[in-house]
Amino acid sequence: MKLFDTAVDNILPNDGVVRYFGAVLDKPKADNYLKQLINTIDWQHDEVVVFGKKHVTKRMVAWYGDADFSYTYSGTTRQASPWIQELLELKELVEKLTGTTYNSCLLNLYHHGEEGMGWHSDNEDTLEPRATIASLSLGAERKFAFKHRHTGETVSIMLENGSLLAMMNEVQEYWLHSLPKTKKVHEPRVNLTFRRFVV
Ligand SMILES: O=C(O)CCC(=O)C(=O)O
Ligand SMILES: [Fe+2]
Repeated sequence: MKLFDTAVDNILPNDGVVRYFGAVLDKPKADNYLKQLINTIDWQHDEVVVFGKKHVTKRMVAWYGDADFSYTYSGTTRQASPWIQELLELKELVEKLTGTTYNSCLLNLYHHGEEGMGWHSDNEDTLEPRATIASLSLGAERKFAFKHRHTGETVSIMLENGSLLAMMNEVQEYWLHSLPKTKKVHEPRVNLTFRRFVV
């Protein structure tokens, strides 16, 4: 398994591009956004279906976007909330760095290391195919992993506080990704994924 911890143009060997920018916010700024977002976002528990059974996650989520998108996954329909100032600032920064514009953002709050996200890809029909997904991380440093659908090859990266990662081109078709759980992390992490919805 390859493990990266510095800025790299593409951490994947083939079948898509994942660019790690490293920290794009300094620690005081990242810590401040983390605190603001934990307090002001309208966090909800997520629902996921595993082997046909509905589960409520401990991890919390929120959706923000340009218009009142409704978005269905795992049998639940959610409505996007209108942008707030902090999210608009972060969206502008991420748009500048990735050279793409985004019309929505999914936020995840992991209270500690024992909350994570299982293997999946972000390839719902409601997303523009092959559009860049930009992932900004605030708070606790966590490992993020990719696994190739056909070869099983894995690649991991540590996502530091204030860091940006962009998933581009055909990544979602060939690779799954996950945020593995760990007993070693006791601090919260907020992740923002800026996305392009089909409108
Ligand atoms: O928390 C993360 O870094 C990943 C989140 C993710 O994969 C998703 O929201 O689809
Ligand atoms: Fe994802």
